[in-house]
Amino acid sequence: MKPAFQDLIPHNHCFGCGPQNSEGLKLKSYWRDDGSSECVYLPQPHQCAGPTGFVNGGIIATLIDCHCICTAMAHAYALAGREIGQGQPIWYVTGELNIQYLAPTPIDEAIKLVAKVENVSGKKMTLSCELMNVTEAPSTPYARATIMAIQVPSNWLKHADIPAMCEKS
Ligand SMILES: CCCCCCCC/C=C\CCCCCCCC(=O)SCCNC(=O)CCNC(=O)[C@H](O)C(C)(C)COP(=O)(O)OP(=O)(O)OC[C@H]1O[C@@H](n2cnc3c(N)ncnc32)[C@H](O)[C@@H]1OP(=O)(O)O
Repeated sequence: MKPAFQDLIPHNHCFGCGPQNSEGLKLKSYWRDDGSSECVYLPQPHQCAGPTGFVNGGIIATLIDCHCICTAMAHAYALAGREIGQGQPIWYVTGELNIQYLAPTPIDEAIKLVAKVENVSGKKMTLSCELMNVTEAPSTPYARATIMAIQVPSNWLKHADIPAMCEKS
């Protein structure tokens, strides 16, 4: 299996997807044969909503956000004809995140996110994403989202770091 996008994207302390964030969710995303991308995640009991059996909506938003933004970066590297992380870094941020929460997401089983790049126009990339049962059983997804990813310059990070408080030895 090829490495996850997140294991190739450099300098990533993101709470949702950064391998360098010891307190983070460390989600991992991969291409699928049909050109979409997927991420399987096992929610943790403390990530619950009010009732203990369901996943908190903010956690769901973070999973969708990170899976889609990493997919945007992976897609942009592919468009540039480069392996992820090779050469001048390609960075995207979230400009817009629109989520429909369609059904409570169970906390005690693995879940799957599937994202697709819908459109690329200049610096803007639109993606769609569904959050569903890991078996992809033909049922209503738990959530559906659209994201606008916006490319920022590769020197953006120079202004974006403080000492890495989230890195624990
Ligand atoms: C904050 C840290 C992020 C670091 C990422 C880089 C390092 C990567 C490292 C490791 C991988 C990590 C992976 C992270 C994954 C998680 C992602 C997140 O959580 S990101 C955090 C949340 N998002 C923000 O904090 C953005 C805050 N917003 C901004 O900084 C600006 O508003 C920005 C850059 C989004 C746009 O700035 P402008 O408006 O000056 O840029 P203009 O060049 O004018 O716009 C480009 C196009 O985008 C449209 N646009 C701008 N903002 C939009 C928006 N909010 N919605 C829709 N379109 C928008 C504009 O209309 C323009 O469109 P036209 O080219 O004219 O067609």
